[in-house]
Amino acid sequence: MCVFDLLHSRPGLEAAQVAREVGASVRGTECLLEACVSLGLLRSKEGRCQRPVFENTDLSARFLLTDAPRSLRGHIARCDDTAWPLFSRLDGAVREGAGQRQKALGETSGDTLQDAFHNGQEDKLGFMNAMHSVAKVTGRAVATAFDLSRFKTACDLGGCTGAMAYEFTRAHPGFSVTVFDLPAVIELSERFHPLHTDNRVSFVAGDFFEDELPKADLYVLARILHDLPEEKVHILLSKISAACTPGCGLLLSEIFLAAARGGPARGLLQALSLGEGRQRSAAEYALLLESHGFVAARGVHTGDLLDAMLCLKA
Ligand SMILES: C[S@@+](CC[C@H](N)C(=O)[O-])C[C@H]1O[C@@H](n2cnc3c(N)ncnc32)[C@H](O)[C@@H]1O
Repeated sequence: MCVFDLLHSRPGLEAAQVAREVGASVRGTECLLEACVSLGLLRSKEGRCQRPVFENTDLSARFLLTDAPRSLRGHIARCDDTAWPLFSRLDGAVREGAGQRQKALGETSGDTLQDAFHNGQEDKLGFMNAMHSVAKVTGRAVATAFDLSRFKTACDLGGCTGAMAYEFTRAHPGFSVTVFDLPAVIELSERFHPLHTDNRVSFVAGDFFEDELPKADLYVLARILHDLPEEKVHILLSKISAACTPGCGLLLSEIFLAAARGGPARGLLQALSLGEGRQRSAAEYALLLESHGFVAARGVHTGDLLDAMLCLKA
């Protein structure tokens, strides 16, 4: 409804004015604005006629405006379309121990991406927008989690719109990144490139299960493994391991669960959607990587939405 955009351009509106501008009922708008105040997304104070007036807080200004550099609107819109219907079938997911995509969303493959890509351009862009917004928010924390000065070239496998790749080149001068993703994604990725593109970021279309991986000193795998069934995790890691010469790096970025699976909530809630993959702790990821010939795995909780782990090919 773009309430935050409206209050950004015209701070200090009353509920009735907001309702008029967004074409909604006064009663409903009042309830919405009050709920947003309770969540810390809006501030209210007494206006001229002793009626409350509303304005954005720093939190909503940073993450909820359409054009904010770190806007999470793409992610939120996707959650609205997919996570919300999935969680409305939580009892089914828990009873069956299986994902509910088909029942909740009418999807057939059980694969988030495949289904998004069968549903036409709007759904493809919705998926990419969601990936893009989170990568823009968290990319810098991932890119700066380690000293990467020993590497000159990176390949971001499943790098989608390139949002993370641009954060890597911004953070590391002299570093170039190839974004490798499926042809249908690479085809649309141009729409997401920053205004001033960086020729150190390039895009290659391919399938990381089928095609040869671009050569690089460092492979990046962000938000890929948690979504894959166990056998595909091993196929992909074997492939990356075979492409690496000794000393090459693999930088993994996921939510790392605490050792006793006591958090963080966003990782455990992601697990509760019971997709094909699974959520792991940093120790579990380190073991997985070691089983494919990677050593010296070091995990870092970045304090942002995604954590990071760097390891080297033995
Ligand atoms: C969950 S998204 C993560 C995007 C990005 N790494 C990030 O963290 O923002 C998964 C990405 O992997 C890509 N992908 C899935 N299967 C792939 C395959 N077989 N080959 C190449 N890319 C693939 C998808 O197109 C999508 O962009």
